[in-house]
Amino acid sequence: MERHITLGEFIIQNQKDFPYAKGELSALLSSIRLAGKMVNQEINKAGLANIIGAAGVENVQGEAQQKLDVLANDMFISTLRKRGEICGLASEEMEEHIVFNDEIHSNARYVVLIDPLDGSSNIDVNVSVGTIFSIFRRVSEPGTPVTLEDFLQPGHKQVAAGYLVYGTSTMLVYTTGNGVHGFTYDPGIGSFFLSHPNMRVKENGKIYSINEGNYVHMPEGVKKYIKWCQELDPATNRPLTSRYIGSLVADFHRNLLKGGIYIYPKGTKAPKGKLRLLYECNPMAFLIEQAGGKASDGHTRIMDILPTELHERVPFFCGSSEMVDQAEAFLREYQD
Ligand SMILES: O=P(O)(O)OC[C@H]1O[C@](O)(COP(=O)(O)O)[C@@H](O)[C@@H]1O
Ligand SMILES: [Mg+2]
Ligand SMILES: [Mg+2]
Repeated sequence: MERHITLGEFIIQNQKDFPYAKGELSALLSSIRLAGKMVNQEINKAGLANIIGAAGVENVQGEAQQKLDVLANDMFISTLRKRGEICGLASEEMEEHIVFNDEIHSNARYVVLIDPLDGSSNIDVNVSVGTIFSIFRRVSEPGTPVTLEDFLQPGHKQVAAGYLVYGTSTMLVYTTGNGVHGFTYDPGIGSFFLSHPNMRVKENGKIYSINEGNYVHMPEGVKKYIKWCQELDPATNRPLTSRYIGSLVADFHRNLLKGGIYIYPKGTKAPKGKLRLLYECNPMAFLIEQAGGKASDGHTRIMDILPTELHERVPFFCGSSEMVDQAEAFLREYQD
């Protein structure tokens, strides 16, 4: 029986897609795979290993950092620092970017942005969480220290992006601009195997995903779109089904597989929305577009937004293209 191809084999086989490839991006993806395995191992025994609960400090977002946020952040940084593929890293859990300026790193050509633990509010309650990553080629000269400009690039400049979802099974899903591919972790063998090649999202789906608890704070156009989703009209599959896990990675993954839309709008409580452009929205936008879907801030394509700050937030509309078009139409109608 033909066995599934491993992530490592797939990365090497697909290196040929990049005529200029020297293997650094492949090695970098392998480093992310390793760090993902290490975080996965900790998450699986979180309750036992006394790594649930708050770490007692706040991050740059003003959120109480969870112990696993800190642990995952440390594991990704130490793994990527041990290898020479990147010259800098930025993370949700750190105010400033890190410059890797020693000999093995200063000539590296890539920078990484990570959300080391996505869905932090779900860690303690055994609900799926994840890790999100975005990779750019530096704009500064190799051999010089990376600068903030190396991170503040528009999403369409990403060379790779992906996520790990630590759920009923652990998966790594990524793109390098040649489709979206999903790999399932086999803990018995300790390897990721190709289980979802060339993932495509439906043009139109039956699931809408939004925290309706924020309804009173939402723009009129979003309120009207939610009401539209809930109306009875079999001809347009309505009412749609509401699903909201509260972990972006898990809600995104479900919608990618089944079709649907995820929305985190701006609101009176969060004037620019909640999600961060650089290490949440950009990587998910790259993935959903590569899978045939769409991602915007309600008006502008996410990957065309020029970032100005490391931790800036944007409203996020992401998923099946016809559903995002529909939601955007409501925003235009109510001039939101
Ligand atoms: O609880 P809310 O306001 O609905 O927010 C949930 C959203 O916030 C997040 O938890 C933010 O990500 P972090 O957990 O990485 O901070 C998303 O994963 C999720 O979609
Ligand atoms: Mg997050
Ligand atoms: Mg996070």
